[in-house]
Amino acid sequence: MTPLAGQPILTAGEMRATEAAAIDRGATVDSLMARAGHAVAAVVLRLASGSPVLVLCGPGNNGGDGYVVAAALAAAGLAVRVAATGAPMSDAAKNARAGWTGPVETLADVAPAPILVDALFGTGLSRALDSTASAALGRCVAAARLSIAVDLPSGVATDDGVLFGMVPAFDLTLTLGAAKPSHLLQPAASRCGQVRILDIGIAAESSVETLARPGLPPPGPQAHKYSRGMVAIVGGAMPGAAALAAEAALRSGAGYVLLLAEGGAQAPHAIVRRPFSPEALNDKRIGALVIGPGLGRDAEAEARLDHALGAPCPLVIDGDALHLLDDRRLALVRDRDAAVIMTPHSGEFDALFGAGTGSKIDRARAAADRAGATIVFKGADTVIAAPQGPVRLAGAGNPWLSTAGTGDVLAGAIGAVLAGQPEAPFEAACAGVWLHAEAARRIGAAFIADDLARALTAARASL
Ligand SMILES: NC(=O)C1=CN([C@@H]2O[C@H](COP(=O)(O)OP(=O)(O)OC[C@H]3O[C@@H](n4cnc5c(N)ncnc54)[C@H](OP(=O)(O)O)[C@@H]3O)[C@@H](O)[C@H]2O)[C@@H](O)CC1
Ligand SMILES: Nc1ncnc2c1ncn2[C@@H]1O[C@H](COP(=O)(O)OP(=O)(O)O)[C@@H](O)[C@H]1O
Ligand SMILES: [K+]
Repeated sequence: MTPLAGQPILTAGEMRATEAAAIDRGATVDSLMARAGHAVAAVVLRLASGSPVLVLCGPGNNGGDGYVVAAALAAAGLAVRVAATGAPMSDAAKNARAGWTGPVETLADVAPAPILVDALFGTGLSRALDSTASAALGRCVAAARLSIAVDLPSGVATDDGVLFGMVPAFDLTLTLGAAKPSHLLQPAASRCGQVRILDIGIAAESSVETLARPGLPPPGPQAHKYSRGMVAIVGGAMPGAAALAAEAALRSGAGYVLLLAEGGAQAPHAIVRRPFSPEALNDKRIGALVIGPGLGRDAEAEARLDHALGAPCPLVIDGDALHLLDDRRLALVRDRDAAVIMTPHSGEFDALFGAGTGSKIDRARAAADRAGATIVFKGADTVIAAPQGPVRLAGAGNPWLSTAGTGDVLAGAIGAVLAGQPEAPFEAACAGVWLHAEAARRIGAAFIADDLARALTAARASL
């Protein structure tokens, strides 16, 4: 069983192609199904602690996996019952069905069991479950002590996080061969519970991966404040937001943070404060410039953004600055020599790039290509995309992050990492997102953005 971090993510189509490649190398659908079913059964056997199991089987190969699981658990001595939507349709599923010698109950009035295994539908689901299957699944999951989905919870689309209908929340999802987008994209991810990947002997590869713990080394013995990275934060109408970003940058490992803002909230004394001036942006020691948190949207904000776009250093564009990015400024972003990272939430993303089509992954990729910038598409799920490049998905984070100012903290954290490695903006964005999520995980519940900025010290120190 492999946890999600740092693993490839494959769509349903990519899984089919990977399965076909394995078959070209001598595997069969039956052998893959046997391996998948036995891997699932081994986990269920361990977790069931002898309790009776109910396996729900659908018409396709996900159902086929279910029959293999049921037969393997019965052979191991567990009390197992099977209920199915009907007869299996594929050859492999028919063969697997033949290996189950017990009765097959109908779904409509099936009695629940303490352990529920959902093998109704997986990557082949194309529409909502019918009302009988949906009701039976909901009832059995609600009554179970432990509910386990095989590959995906039945009722979620594989590629875009969409729910086709009502889908109950499972305790555990055992995904076969590789993670799928819906294990990380909302709302589907919220139905998966814990997700673990089971090896079924296929070689899964993708440029889309789950976010991994970054490799950010501590400062070397020769480090000084400028070598660790100098971050300048351009403030504006709401000084508190820029101060949050500044504190976050300092606590994420920046050696020097310069807050270019007038008056307002007090930040830690380690932050150097100066009123904004265009000349300040020409300081060659600045490793990254952050603009947007608390910038405002007035004429002065526009002028500061234009100065920032013209500055020679890497840039993080967030909040208000994203709202000010018209076509002319987007062209400036594209033409810059130094890197740009943009951190829109969904409202900012839609306003900038339009509603678009496809999954959050597709949309983030298209935006990165269009802007020629790394895009951090934030929300309850976060997608990080590089232009013509890789994509990383952050798993479900701490929902207490849904409070004002936490995005300002993220911009500062990303700025700190970017200042230390200006040649690797995509990796810097990923590391900033990881630090932010780790800080939130560490503080737990009912925090405010100021607490989150402070918690970045412990998150950074943990690396
Ligand atoms: N890839 C791999 O490497 C391996 C994959 N394996 C397993 O195979 C799974 C994928 O199997 P799959 O392609 O047969 O699809 P699956 O999800 O079982 O269901 C599709 C069936 O249901 C039907 N159908 C669709 N929607 C429906 C609805 N709402 N209500 C009713 N029917 C509906 C649809 O037919 P349709 O009606 O759309 O023509 C089709 O008959 C995968 O998740 C994994 O568990 C492993 O065994 C081995 C290695
Ligand atoms: N439900 C949630 N679960 C996990 N993370 C969340 C959730 N809601 C928001 N976040 C995270 O919190 C931050 C909010 O940023 P943003 O919307 O820009 O807030 P603000 O503009 O107030 O600073 C983002 O990093 C986002 O990914
Ligand atoms: K399933």
